[in-house]
Amino acid sequence: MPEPKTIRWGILATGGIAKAFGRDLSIDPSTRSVSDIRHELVAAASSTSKSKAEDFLRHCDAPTHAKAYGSYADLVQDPDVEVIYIATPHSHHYQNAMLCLSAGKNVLCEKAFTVNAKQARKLAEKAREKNLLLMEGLWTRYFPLSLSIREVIESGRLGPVERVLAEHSLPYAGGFESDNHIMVNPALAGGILLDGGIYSLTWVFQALYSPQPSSSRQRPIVKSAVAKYNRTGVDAMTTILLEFPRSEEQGGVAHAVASTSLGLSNDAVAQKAGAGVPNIRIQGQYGEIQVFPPAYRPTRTRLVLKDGTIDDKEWPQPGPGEGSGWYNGYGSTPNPEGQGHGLFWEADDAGRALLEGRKEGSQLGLEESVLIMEIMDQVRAEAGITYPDEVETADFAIET
Ligand SMILES: NC(=O)C1=CN([C@@H]2O[C@H](COP(=O)(O)OP(=O)(O)OC[C@H]3O[C@@H](n4cnc5c(N)ncnc54)[C@H](OP(=O)(O)O)[C@@H]3O)[C@@H](O)[C@H]2O)C=CC1
Ligand SMILES: O=C1OC[C@@H](O)[C@H](O)[C@H]1O
Repeated sequence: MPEPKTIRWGILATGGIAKAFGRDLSIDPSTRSVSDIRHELVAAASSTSKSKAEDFLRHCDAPTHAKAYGSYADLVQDPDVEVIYIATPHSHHYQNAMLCLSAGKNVLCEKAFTVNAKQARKLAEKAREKNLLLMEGLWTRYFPLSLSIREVIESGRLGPVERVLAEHSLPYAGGFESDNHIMVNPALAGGILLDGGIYSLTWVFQALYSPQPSSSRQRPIVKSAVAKYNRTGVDAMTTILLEFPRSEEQGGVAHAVASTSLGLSNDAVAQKAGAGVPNIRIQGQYGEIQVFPPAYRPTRTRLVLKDGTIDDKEWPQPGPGEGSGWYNGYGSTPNPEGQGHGLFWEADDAGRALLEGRKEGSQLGLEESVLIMEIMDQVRAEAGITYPDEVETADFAIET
């Protein structure tokens, strides 16, 4: 058995999801039957202070030789860092990813990949020019649960998929004390579409787009309805209708509804109700797959077929995890005791890409990330939602 390749990570930013990712890196890969790679957190940077980066490294159980930086620009110059995970707000992904790529670093960037498609295309060009890995960190795509669902779809057990209903919302019915909150601040590219709608679109795309051979994949027709958050004008509830032309062999079209809201989440109710209510339904003539909430980190699926099959599956994330709240943001569900967060699956895919010389994510390539950004651009344009120029720009601040 060859020695596992050690992937040397740098983490850019020290907020909620960065902490969850950093801790996941420290989980022994053998707990998820991974033996070809292992992860090491060798550096972290905070734009606030070096001491914040030091606290972060301690929180993540990083090795004592891991370096703490008080600026992102210093992190990207560290020769020991092989790949950087970007965990800043959406508004900053483009500039941060450009900084990393320009300095010759491979990049795994949190969702939503960028603020608009133009930025995503420019990042893809830069990564190609520099021959570097560039991957959107859409973690759910890399879960064994998602891989298994795509296998069921490709096996034809449902028949050609005709409809997908995908819902992901957050429980902010009470509103926000401050207009600067990351979820509603236009300067941080707030709004539910880029934060939560991306998951609804992910489920639609991984059911109707990615399973198609690349030669048959076609852009969907898109219509949308948006309700705004009055105080800042970002989107508070968004519903997207998509019509996908199916392959020539399958014929016809497939429909999808991708919905998302800042305040209408029924995830907790569905979870308490035991069998509960699925928030993702992938339907064909022979039956459907149901995925239970939360859509970003589901652990339960049900396959229901017209021949009488009912197949319930649990997909706990391998651990050990601390069970004490999986990150500090948004009042989300804690990961249960003994489970990891599940961000290690995308980290493994990035690591494997470095091992194989692959330059994109295996489950979400750049063409698809750009297309999804284009759809979100269209939805925002139809609703008249724009972010400040410095957030929408595709000029790289440091180059200019
Ligand atoms: N995959 C998932 O499940 C999740 C993904 N996310 C995504 O991760 C990203 C970050 O979200 P999250 O960790 O919750 O956010 P947080 O607010 O918790 O952390 C963001 C971090 O970014 C850095 N930062 C740099 N500039 C700014 C700025 N102007 N305002 C605020 N923060 C800044 C800060 O770190 P520092 O001071 O160290 O520089 C801050 O701690 C978003 O893109 C979000 O969509 C979020 C939650 C879950
Ligand atoms: O990516 C995310 O997943 C969980 C949500 O609660 C959070 O808002 C979002 O950023």
